[in-house]
Amino acid sequence: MGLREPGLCFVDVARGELRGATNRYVKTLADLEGLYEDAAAFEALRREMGDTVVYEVTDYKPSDRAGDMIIGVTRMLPGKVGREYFLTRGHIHARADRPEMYYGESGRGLMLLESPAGEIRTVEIGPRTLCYVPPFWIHRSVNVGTEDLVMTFAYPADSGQDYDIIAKAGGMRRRIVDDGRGGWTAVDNASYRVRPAALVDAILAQAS
Ligand SMILES: O=P(O)(O)OC[C@H]1O[C@H](O)[C@H](O)[C@@H](O)[C@@H]1O
Ligand SMILES: [Fe+2]
Repeated sequence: MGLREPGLCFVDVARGELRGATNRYVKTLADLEGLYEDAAAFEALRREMGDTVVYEVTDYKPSDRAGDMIIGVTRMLPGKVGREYFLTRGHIHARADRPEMYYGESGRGLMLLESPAGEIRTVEIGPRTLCYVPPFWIHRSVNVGTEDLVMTFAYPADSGQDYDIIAKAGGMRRRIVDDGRGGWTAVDNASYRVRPAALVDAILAQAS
């Protein structure tokens, strides 16, 4: 492979986007059907703002080759479906041994992480917080604030995203909800099904 040219992008924190990005990906509220616990609250909100872009990713992707890197910005609207804070769909990397980093630019959020065996971690992200998502952890961002959550991220270019792992388990093991005092708390997801041990082992055995 020949040498690449250096890249230069600008993180527009106020607009929550990467200027100079090569890709843009948006999700409307309607795209997130089935992710929230309160289906009736989701339906009501969908009638009101189903077409609203609730999160947007702009990124700079020089290639998708091993050893290369994708850098970008995520912007998430604040809000709740019932008591549950707005979230991203969430995924594990298709090459599960790939890590990621998130850097808080503005707003108040958290990274919700789940190991294949169902252990949960939450990492609060505010301005200047750098969050390391280790290999093999399912991850989803949650906006627990009242303003847009803007984060810069970077991850290996050949990581890929696997969304099925969450769908097949009935969601992530915990949900991030309003604690009634303006903060958040994590509660059990009643629909969650623990992964079979053989599947957990197969995921953790991945290395490439
Ligand atoms: O892919 P989702 O779970 O919808 O999350 C949206 C985005 O979140 C982060 O910013 C990741 O770095 C992106 O690669 C991802 O696409
Ligand atoms: Fe990721």
